[in-house]
Amino acid sequence: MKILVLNSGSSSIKYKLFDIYNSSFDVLAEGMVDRLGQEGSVLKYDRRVEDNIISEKLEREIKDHRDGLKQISDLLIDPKIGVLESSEDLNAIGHRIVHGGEKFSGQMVIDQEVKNQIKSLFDLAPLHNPPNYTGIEVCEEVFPGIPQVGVFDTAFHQTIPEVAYRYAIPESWYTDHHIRAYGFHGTSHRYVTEKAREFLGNANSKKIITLHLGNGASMAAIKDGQCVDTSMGFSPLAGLIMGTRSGDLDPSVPIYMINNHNLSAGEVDKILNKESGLYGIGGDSDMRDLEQRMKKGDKSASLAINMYTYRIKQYIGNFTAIMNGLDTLVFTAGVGENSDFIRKEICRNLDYFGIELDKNLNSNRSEMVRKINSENSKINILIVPTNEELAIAQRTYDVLER
Ligand SMILES: Nc1ncnc2c1ncn2[C@@H]1O[C@H](COP(=O)(O)OP(=O)(O)O)[C@@H](O)[C@H]1O
Ligand SMILES: CC(=O)OP(=O)(O)O
Ligand SMILES: [Mg+2]
Repeated sequence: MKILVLNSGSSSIKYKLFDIYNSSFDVLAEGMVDRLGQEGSVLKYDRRVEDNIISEKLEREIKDHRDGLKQISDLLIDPKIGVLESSEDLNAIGHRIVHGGEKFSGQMVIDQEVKNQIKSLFDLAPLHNPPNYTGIEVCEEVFPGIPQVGVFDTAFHQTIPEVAYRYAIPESWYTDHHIRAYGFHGTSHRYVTEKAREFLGNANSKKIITLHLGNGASMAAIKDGQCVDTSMGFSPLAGLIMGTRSGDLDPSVPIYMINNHNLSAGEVDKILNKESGLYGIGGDSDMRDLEQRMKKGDKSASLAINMYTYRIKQYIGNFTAIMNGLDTLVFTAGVGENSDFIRKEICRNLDYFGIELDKNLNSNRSEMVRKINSENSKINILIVPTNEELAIAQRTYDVLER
């Protein structure tokens, strides 16, 4: 059985094509579009030919998510370098869907009702639901008749208790308008939790904090394998400071800017989602660029990074308190997996909590699940590479088998 997975993030499109045989998920092709919509956008395409991986980096102008998704789909069925014989040589497509509201979480076959719901939530996840929807439309054109499954980012957060997911606003806002915290990146938080618990054993991983630090970033508190709280809320704008998103903010700030500084609600929305966060403070949204500038003494890059790690420390304290303890910290996603510098800044001066990194282990590079805490550390500190695409393929397979 062949399943194509599409993961449209805010700054990238990632894709993987799996061949499933005897419950093993083999990758036939994978890649991503990086720096989407910017100059120098690149489409990466790795394909398996017998036992070899052939990598291509196709430098082309990729205007937007639609363009990127179309180019990926066309590449997969290309007569020369494609890995599919035709558009019928595919059993299903699994999509990462960020927001399903109160109506949909978990995973399900995408029908008109699911599509309508995704569309009705464009305003709540403006960087994600529109490209998720576009992905479905492009696949309907390129792979007509192939079943499509949506795997919602909110699923893993369904175990969060009411005391944590409700906001202190009039009850009717919740009952009539479904205003509550949903949480996102759930597929990733779940995947790295399972890997961490396999690695450490369940007895040593009863109280975990997962840190998904990518362009979008969120943390989750996980007790006995179940999510009990998370930093994102009603939308993926809440919580940590992100590439271009503000994260937590006094709720009067947008109202004040609208009432006093001649901005429309739409402009404020755009600024908080696309022009704030690391970019708003430091002028760059990409952590690699900011780190380079900070190391050269750049003040605004330093401030952006210091605010970013300060906010993460606040949430470590918050989640340790609500779980009444902590035994494991898990780093994942682009920044969490790759930046020893940011991990070091986050763990600095947390010895009160028993958090202590090992300098050498922290700077070793590897694709494996690994421990990076010192021998004296009371807390396990792990790097667990996330694999949202594999988790989505597994969920898609489950839906089809049912
Ligand atoms: N070696 C690295 N050092 C620091 N940051 C990195 C490194 N590699 C990737 N990143 C950062 O990871 C982020 C992208 O993470 P990713 O999880 O792919 O994001 P998303 O899925 O939200 O598009 C970018 O900010 C990028 O700068
Ligand atoms: C929900 C979210 O922020 O996703 P991403 O990190 O892919 O932008
Ligand atoms: Mg992502």
